[in-house]
Amino acid sequence: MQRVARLAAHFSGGLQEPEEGLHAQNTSAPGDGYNVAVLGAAGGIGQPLSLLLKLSSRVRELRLYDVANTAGVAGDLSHISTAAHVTAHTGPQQLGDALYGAHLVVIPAGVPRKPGMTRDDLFNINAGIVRTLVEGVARYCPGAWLAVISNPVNSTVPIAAEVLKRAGVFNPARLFGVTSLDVVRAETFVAQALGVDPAGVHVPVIGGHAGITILPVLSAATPPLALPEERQRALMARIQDAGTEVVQAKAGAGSATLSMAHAAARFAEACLRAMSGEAGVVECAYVASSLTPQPYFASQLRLGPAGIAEFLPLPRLTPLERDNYERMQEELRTSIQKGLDFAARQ
Ligand SMILES: NC(=O)c1ccc[n+]([C@@H]2O[C@H](COP(=O)([O-])OP(=O)(O)OC[C@H]3O[C@@H](n4cnc5c(N)ncnc54)[C@H](O)[C@@H]3O)[C@@H](O)[C@H]2O)c1
Ligand SMILES: O=C(O)C[C@H](O)C(=O)O
Repeated sequence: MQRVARLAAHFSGGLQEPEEGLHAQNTSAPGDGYNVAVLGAAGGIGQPLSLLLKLSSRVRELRLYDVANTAGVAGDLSHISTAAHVTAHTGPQQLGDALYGAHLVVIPAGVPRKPGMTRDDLFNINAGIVRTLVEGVARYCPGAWLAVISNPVNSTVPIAAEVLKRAGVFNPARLFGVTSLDVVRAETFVAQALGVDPAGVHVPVIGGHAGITILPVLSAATPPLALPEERQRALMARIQDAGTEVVQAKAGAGSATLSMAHAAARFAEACLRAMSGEAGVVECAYVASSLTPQPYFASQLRLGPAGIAEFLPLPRLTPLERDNYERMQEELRTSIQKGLDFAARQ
């Protein structure tokens, strides 16, 4: 609580530039692990994600934040015999404690889809949740890497960027929309088509994280995949609709949680590996980008100690992929603009 007391005046001071000391507090790279905060930690994704992070040797402190039920999740996880120290933070008064000194913040807070809904149908609730939480990030850990899971990712990431810009702490190299689940699904389904172990399969997925904005570049898969065009179309559609497949199977009980927790933990681990100086860390994520006409775009990124170190060039697209790329543009543009308009109204 001391940390919050120290920061209370700052927190109540509105959208001010963070104090110099706060700005500097989370830029060091410790040798004994990193502080990771999960916002929405008691939810369907938050719980298994927190479990996987508790198992990571790279995590020093695991801060679990939610609006309810955080103590139980933290108490449960804290009995696991790994080094990561777990703390619970419940409600806005304790957000500062969860975030202060965090190196990586992962946000799965927000409502999930029910059958018949699009991800964009979640905008009205989740946009405000993400905005408020990112305001906390701007205040308490402005140098942290930030990974946004909450849907609609195509809009929530631009919202997060605008909040950080307004606070004067936006670092485009450290803001990510998590699209790893699309990559995980593509690897799984391509491995099934090839009849091989998914562990050796790599598929870049570019664009965004909704419907046709999810573009798995099957022509760049390794090992190479030679399928007739009709089967390629079907595989692309399966990957693009995989979230809906889970929503329908759960029949009102939510959307993907376990596979998402795995995908987010994989992405978080990649961030921590890059932070610690490991070379050759490449992941796909939805980020501020100048690779295409859209200001936000998911593509392959090489991560380094300071965040995005390099945008890998977009893979060469086949006519089928190029057609999907052209068709996604309007939806992506609209979703991004919706996020920007929301942020501008605040
Ligand atoms: N990016 C992706 O690939 C991907 C994949 C799956 C789900 N999602 C999205 O992740 C989000 C969460 O899904 P879920 O299944 O975990 O939902 P859930 O309802 O099970 O959990 C959400 C959690 O967020 C918490 N929460 C709500 N408002 C909050 C706030 N203001 N501050 C902190 N916590 C808050 C809730 O208390 C709950 O514990 C949804 O928006 C879903 O669409 C994204
Ligand atoms: O489909 C959803 O609503 C959740 C998530 O975006 C997913 O791809 O599983």
